[in-house]
This record gives sequence, structure tokens and C-alpha cells, in this order.
Amino acid sequence: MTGAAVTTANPPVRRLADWSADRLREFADEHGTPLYVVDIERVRENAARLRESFPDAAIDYAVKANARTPVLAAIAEVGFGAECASAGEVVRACEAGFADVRYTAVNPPARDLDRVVECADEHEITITVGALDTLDALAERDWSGEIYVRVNPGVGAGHHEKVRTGADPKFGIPIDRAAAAVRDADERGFAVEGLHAHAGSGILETEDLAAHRALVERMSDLADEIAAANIDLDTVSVGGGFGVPYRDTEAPLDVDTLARATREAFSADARLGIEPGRYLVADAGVLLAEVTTVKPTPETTVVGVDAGMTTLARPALYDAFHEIRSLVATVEGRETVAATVAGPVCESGDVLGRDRELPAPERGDFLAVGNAGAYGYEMASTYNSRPRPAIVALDGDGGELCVRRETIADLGRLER
Ligand SMILES: Cc1ncc(COP(=O)(O)O)c(C=O)c1O
Ligand SMILES: N[C@@H](CCCC[NH3+])C(=O)O
Repeated sequence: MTGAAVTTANPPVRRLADWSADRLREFADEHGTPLYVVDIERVRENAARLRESFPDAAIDYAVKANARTPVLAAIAEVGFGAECASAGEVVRACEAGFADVRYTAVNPPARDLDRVVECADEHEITITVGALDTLDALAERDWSGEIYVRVNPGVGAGHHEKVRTGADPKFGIPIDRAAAAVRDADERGFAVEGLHAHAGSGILETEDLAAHRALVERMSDLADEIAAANIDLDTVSVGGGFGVPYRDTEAPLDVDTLARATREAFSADARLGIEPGRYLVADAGVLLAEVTTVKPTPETTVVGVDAGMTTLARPALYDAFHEIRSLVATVEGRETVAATVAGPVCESGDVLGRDRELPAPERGDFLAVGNAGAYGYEMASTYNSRPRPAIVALDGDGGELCVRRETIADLGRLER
């Protein structure tokens, strides 16, 4: 295979080193930086591997991880549903061709509910309710579609405390009150199709896998209690959160083992549901940046680049680690330096990586940041009036601009 294509058929992880530096450099030259590159074929490979491990499960893609149209269209095409966090995601998922779309309503703004209810006139939409208040809001809108009840399982997992939703009271109905909530919804005439819970994001470590298993067991017990009340549940979704290795030294998640453990723990008389985001898209994307400044200091070599916390928020927000690689054609004659790769934003937290061994960077070099396909562009902002980057989508040998670079003129377009 050539270019950015992988060398083994559908390996469980694509490392930053597996991308073709020549091809990435060409994209950076052609489209400028900062630039996201997303490989749609890799998204399909990840989807196929997940489907193989979970052959009977209802799989809903968590759109928040990457909501760009080519990504959505590819995942819709393989037949997964969509799990959406807002009316915006619902609309985009419907437009991209998803047949089953579920809105996970977290403190839903009235505007979102109105729009989702409107969408349901033409699309198959389910709403996941995480508070009794939301049932009232749906009743006010004469909602006659299906609902899921979101449960707070009391067990969280994930790569950072900010993403361990499972034990956070913000999310879902406490598990000891959930059966009563389902009975209440049923008596009020709502079509309760499913239960939902989500432990958190970035499950990779043994303790997170144990938390996932505990969640599945708790949800199965709850489903039994609900079945005993003669309420038939179609699906019990145990959420997403399947992690990917961000460091070279981390092993990939063995989804077969995860699927087996999930199956063993799942005893509900209903279809198992999962809703992965990151797992499908993270290693399908890289972020390209250009070196703008090289500054030796007593502590470190500061390598200034044109991408920062407004382009990729994860390092600043969660201290997340992303591999960084130089794309120079030859490292000959360059010694290795320990670099702090920093962005152009006026905050000390605007650092993409510290202590990174790189062939001494020079102004004009391109760097690639790995695993940028999930929660990358989606969390980009225009802080410091910095326009958002462009995105190139690859499919096979071709690469096309799928999102143009925002301009300074764009920044004022909403002002009156
Ligand atoms: C309700 C819900 N479902 C699914 C996901 C997807 O998570 P991940 O991208 O880690 O698979 C999230 C995000 O953590 C979520 O909040
Ligand atoms: N945005 C987070 C994932 C959280 C997903 C939302 N529940 C991340 O980049 O790791």
C-alpha cells in the first residue's frame, strides 16, 4: 500500500509513525497549516473491527467525537446509528444519512428539544431522558416517539476526572431511582424502549475495564427489575468510552476481550447497545502544524507552532498526551533536542507537548500530532480571534479539502 495507508490489514491501532510523512507534507504544502487530515478508510476499518467483536449489538456512533460530514456519512453507510449530544448533532446526523438517531438530552435547552421534535417528523429519532423534568418537557411537546432512560450507574471511568460522567450527578437518574422513573414514564404513556448509561471516556486501563464491567452488571440487574414490572425493554446501552493508546508505549484495547467481558456481565433480556466515539475516529486523524519559531532557553528548546489550544484543546484541557513527530524529509545533520511544542495563544497552558525528542526543528518544518481524529476539530475555538483550521479528508489515494480554513473575515460574520 502507498501513502497514508496502513501496512497490515486492519490492525487494532494506527500509530503516528504509520502515516506517510511525504504524503502529510504534501497536504501541508498544498493546504497550509494548521490542518487536520482524516482518513475515512481508517474509520471504516475501525468500524469493521468493532462490528466483528460486537456482532449483535446496537452500535450508535457518538457524533461528538467527530461530526464532519465525510466521517458521518462513512459511519452511517456501515449501518451504525448515531448518538447525539445536541440538536445540531441530530440535524447533522440526519443529513449525513443515519437511519437511527438518538438524542442524549443533558439539561436540554428548549430550543434543542423543539428542533429534535421537529426532526422526528421525518426521521427515526429516540430521545434519552436523564431527568424527570425532561419527561415533563417532552410531554409539553406531545412527544410520542420512543425514549431511553439514562441511568447514573454510580461508577465512572476514563482518562481524566473531567470525562468520568458515570459517577457525576449531572448525568442520568440515580440507579436506585431509575426503575421507579421507568415505571413512571411508562404509566404516563411514554414508549420506553431502552436504558442507557455511560461510565466515561478513554477506557483502557484495567481499573476502567473493571468499572465498565460493574456498570454492565448494574444495568443488567436494573433491566431485570424493570422486566419484573412487565415493561419490555428493547435495548440496554452500556455507553461508549472505549479508549485508544495515545502513547507508543500503551497497548491497544483488545476489543474482543472487552466484548467478551461485556457479554459475560450482560444478563439483561434485551439487546446490548454500545455508543463508541473515540475508538472509531481517533487514529484516523492527525493534525499538521508548521514551526514558526525556535527558541533555545536554559530549560528547554521552545518550538513555536501555528497550532495550539484553539486547534487541539485536549492537552490544555486534560493534560492529554498526543505523539508529535517531525515530518522533515531527512533528519541527517540534525541533532535531537528535547522540545516544548507550544502554540500561538497567550496562555501558558497553550502547549501541545513537553519534553519531546525531535530532530532539531527549524522554522518552516512541519510537525504532525497523532490521534487527532477524535475531539480535535470538534473542540476547536476561535479564542484570540484565531480562525479554525481546515480539514482534508482522505479516501483511498485521494485527499480533498472537506472543511475550508476559517478566515479573519469569517470571525465577524455573526456580528450586527
Ligand atoms: C453519553 C455518551 N455516549 C458516548 C460517548 C462517547 O465516548 P467515547 O468517545 O469515549 O467513546 C460519550 C462521551 O464520553 C458520552 O457522553
Ligand atoms: N472531550 C473528551 C471526551 C469526552 C466525551 C464526552 N462525554 C476528550 O477529548 O477526551
